[in-house]
Amino acid sequence: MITIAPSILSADFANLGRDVQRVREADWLHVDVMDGMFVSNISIGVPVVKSLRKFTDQFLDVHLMIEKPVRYVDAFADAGADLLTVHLEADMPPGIQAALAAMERRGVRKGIALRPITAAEAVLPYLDKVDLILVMTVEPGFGGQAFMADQLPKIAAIRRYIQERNPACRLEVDGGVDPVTARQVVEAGADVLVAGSAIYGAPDPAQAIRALRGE
Ligand SMILES: O=C(CO)[C@@H](O)[C@H](O)COP(=O)(O)O
Repeated sequence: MITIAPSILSADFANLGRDVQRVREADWLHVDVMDGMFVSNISIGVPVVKSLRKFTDQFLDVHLMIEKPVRYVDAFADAGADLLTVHLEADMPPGIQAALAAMERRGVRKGIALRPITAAEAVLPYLDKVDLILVMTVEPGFGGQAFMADQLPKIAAIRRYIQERNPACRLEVDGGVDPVTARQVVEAGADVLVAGSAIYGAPDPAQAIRALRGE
């Protein structure tokens, strides 16, 4: 079962409600939070997640591209996030463990993300504790970048680890996902696909979601 998570980073923020409605047939909504430090872009934060929670029943998949994310777990849990994903590069291991423990306490699903430079093995200390692993197939920070095919072996390696150690864990891929690259990442083992430009740049976002599912 492939889950599609439209990235609202590619939506029109002046018409966010309308753009969320346009992707209502997607299972999840992917929310990119950027602090201008962990990545060079600044996007949206807690108040937007809170407004989205009132507006939609879609699963809110919140990708934290922020330094020391443990500081914000409670705020995003209060805002209504269903899943919080933190980058392994965003803090030292005790800080990442603390963020995961805070999510556990708050009953929020737990994700870890890897920049393209980070090796597959980096997930191993966390694999039994998380609900999702996110492999970035672009440098985090901006939508509309080209898919990095050199990440495919990493996706396949992480899929093998998941099968061996935590088969319920989801494997999400984000960056440059379109109907062609979607097939490649699903073949490598991904089961959650994030897409911004391929959905919001399409004349019919609902049709674009179906195309990503391979329908
Ligand atoms: O997290 C990010 C970028 O940092 C992504 O979620 C992008 O927003 C995906 O956009 P496309 O590559 O699909 O245009």
